[in-house]
Amino acid sequence: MIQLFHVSKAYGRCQALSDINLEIGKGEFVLLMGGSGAGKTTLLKLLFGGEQADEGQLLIQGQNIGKLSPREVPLLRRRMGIVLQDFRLLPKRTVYENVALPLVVAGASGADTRRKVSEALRSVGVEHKKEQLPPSLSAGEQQRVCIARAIVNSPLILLADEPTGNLDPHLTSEIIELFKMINARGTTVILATHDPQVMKQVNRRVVTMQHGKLVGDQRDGA
Ligand SMILES: Nc1ncnc2c1ncn2[C@@H]1O[C@H](COP(=O)(O)OP(=O)(O)OP(=O)(O)O)[C@@H](O)[C@H]1O
Repeated sequence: MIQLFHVSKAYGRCQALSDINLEIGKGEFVLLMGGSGAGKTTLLKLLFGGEQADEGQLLIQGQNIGKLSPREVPLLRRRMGIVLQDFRLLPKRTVYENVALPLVVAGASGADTRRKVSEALRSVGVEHKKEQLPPSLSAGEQQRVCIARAIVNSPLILLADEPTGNLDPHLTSEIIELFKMINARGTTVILATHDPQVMKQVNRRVVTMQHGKLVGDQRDGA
């Protein structure tokens, strides 16, 4: 599903990623662990086409995504859902409108959009909030809406960058259960975090990064 061969990326003099080799199979749940500056966000950005690698090859379903033209990037992103720490919901659009956005952009019909948005909101437990604006929701609810937005297009791959970074331990636990449920339905999940609570709860493959290098790859939890 995802293959990285000798991938490197620098920002000026900062070597954010050095010679990364990694293969992730369909349906896996992979935790990307590592301290601040380890390169986790950079790796996720390469996967969703937010940055380009300087060297090496990145394949998703056999397609080399290292050399996509700007027009091809949106097509790549339709196969992915992305969840970030800081939500990035549109504050003046309702929950429903926020979740519908990826479908509207992809040109889905009205009926299809309504059905998929309701299904996504229901599966993360916030369907009753659909007419509200994001700022009126709690942090945990906002992150649920982000997850609904990320899965509304039935992505093959769900990428998450510190999705529980703004949440207390109880909410963290609830959000991690949602990722596990989404993974159990067949979506490949790659979740970057430095939080040991998340690692303990997920208990799956852990890829560890340090100073831009891959320094550990442990299958099926610690
Ligand atoms: N746009 C940028 N310009 C310059 N340097 C950058 C840029 N983005 C990241 N870096 C540097 O690349 C290195 C890796 O950063 P990255 O954000 O990938 O790490 P991270 O593991 O996600 O860390 P954190 O958990 O703090 O977000 C860091 O040293 C960072 O300062």
